[in-house]
Amino acid sequence: MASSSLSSIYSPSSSSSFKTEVKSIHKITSSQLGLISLPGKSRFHVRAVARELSTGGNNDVVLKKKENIGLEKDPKSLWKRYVDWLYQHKELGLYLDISRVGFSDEFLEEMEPRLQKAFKDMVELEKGAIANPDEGRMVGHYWLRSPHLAPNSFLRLQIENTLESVCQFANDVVSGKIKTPSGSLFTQILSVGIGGSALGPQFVAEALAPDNPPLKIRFIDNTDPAGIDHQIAQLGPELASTLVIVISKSGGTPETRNGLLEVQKAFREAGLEFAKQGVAITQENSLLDNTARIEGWLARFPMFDWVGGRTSELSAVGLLPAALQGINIREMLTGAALMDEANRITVVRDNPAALLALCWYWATDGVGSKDMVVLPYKDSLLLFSRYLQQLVMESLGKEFDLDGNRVNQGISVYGNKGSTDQHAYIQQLREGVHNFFATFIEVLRDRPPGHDWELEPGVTCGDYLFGMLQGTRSALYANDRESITVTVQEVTPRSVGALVALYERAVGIYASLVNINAYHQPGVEAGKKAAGEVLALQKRVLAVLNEASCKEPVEPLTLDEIAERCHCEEDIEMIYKIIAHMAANDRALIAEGSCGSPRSVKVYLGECNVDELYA
Ligand SMILES: O=P(O)(O)OC[C@H]1O[C@H](O)[C@H](O)[C@@H](O)[C@@H]1O
Repeated sequence: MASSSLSSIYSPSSSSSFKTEVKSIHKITSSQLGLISLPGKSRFHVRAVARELSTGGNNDVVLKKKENIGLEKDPKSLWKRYVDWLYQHKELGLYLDISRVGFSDEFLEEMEPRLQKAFKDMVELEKGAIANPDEGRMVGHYWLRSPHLAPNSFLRLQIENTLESVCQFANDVVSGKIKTPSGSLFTQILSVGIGGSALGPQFVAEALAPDNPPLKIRFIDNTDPAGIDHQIAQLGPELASTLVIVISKSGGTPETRNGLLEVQKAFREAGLEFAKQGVAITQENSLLDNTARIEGWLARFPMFDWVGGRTSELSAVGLLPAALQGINIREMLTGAALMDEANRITVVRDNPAALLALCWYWATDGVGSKDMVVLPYKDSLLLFSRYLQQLVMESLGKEFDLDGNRVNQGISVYGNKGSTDQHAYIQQLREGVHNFFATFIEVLRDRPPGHDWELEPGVTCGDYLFGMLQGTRSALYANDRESITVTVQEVTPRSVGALVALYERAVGIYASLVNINAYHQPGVEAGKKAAGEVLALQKRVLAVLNEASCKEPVEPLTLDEIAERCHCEEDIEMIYKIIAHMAANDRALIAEGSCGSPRSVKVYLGECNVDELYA
């Protein structure tokens, strides 16, 4: 089967040596493979053939696509394609237009059984199968908006009770039943969390918070001291009326822990009692949960084992901050539940998530060969692409498939908003390297009713935005750049909930199509582990410097001497970087030389700690 599709592209004589050539390359890595060109073969062909060899022919559909390249340009046929494929969800007021993606009927036919398999996988997942085999976990974010689907009544009650307590707590804070220690209303939220414990709440705050929310929200989502100082400085005296929500599923993420420690220090310095203003959202019995319980924080809400960080927006993680900003969270849940229902339909053209996944597969050749550029034409949806970046890339960016083959899957996501980006990088999208497909997010309602006016005869400000979107879509297509358009009537809690659910499911379906586990993130651990090793090395460097700096007279050390005394000569570059970082922060003195010429550097500490020598 594999060779028949190949032979239609390559002559039989050249095909076998080409295959061998590609196969030997593929042994290096797939990502390197994408960068290598073979004489007379495009990069796509190299990748596709290699993929076919490594997937036993599963990529035939992709190869066939390339046989009849070229997008439909005839206006009448294009209009027919538009009408034939336009998906509409009436109740949600949501449309999906995939007419500007050039998939063929043959492709659809070949994908059908794979999509049916993906639907079955989703059914199993919703029933509570271990959908994350590596971590032995169920994946249940769909139950959050339809608790009756939870596989047992214990989980159902957990979801319902948590939702109830989130609503209750938010009402009590907003109404003033729960007050600050000084008896005033809470006016600010400081959310401390990172990754899935920040991106959803940030997206939703930007999209839906009213102009004058009952509580305004700020975020600490990094371990950047200057960033943290900035947030705290911006709060100023309002720190006294700030509700600090610390969000971490694991309860042990270093950046979040550091943010918490920094905020607690600010509270101490302001003479405030943190526990009375602190709220934790985390898994039961995590480090954060235990800290919050022992210190008697104002409230704790659970994160469930079976909800991943990047799909946690509709758990307490996203719902509590949203409710405190006056956003109707039940409407968000309704939007997501309606979208989930639509995505359970097993007729592909009636299932919006399947249509998206199908288009992603087509556009990226099922191997991530093109990037997803997300362009919402609405300022309030600015953070959607950032939110999707984690959802898509952390879910799909995997080295191995479920059978253990090295596949290096993924789809890169980026984008900010239109028409702003038109004045930044659309030039390259239209005319430059063809390595992307676009997703336009269109919002039909420009302004609340009664506020519009014509800034020139017959034309409003919103008409310009509309024109920019349509113009860009057409201009890209005219140059063979494919695009998807998702249209919503308005940015409301319901449509935002629906968008979240749409993309969550599209990612799940796509993961099934390419046979990967979308629900773990083993690659993230490598960076975390390496960061831990750097900090451990820094402690050794400090101990060595301390000993030399306690001598009389002080003994400045070269980098080689430090490395030797740390017994890690192979880490000298990292030691140099540690010294340069400490010197820039006034924690080490350079006696001779400068950081610009590492070999000349001699270092000692400004203060020696004799106690530490004997510790
Ligand atoms: O919520 P937390 O446990 O603090 O995790 C925050 C983030 O950390 C990690 O690095 C994971 O890759 C993300 O998926 C997660 O959202």
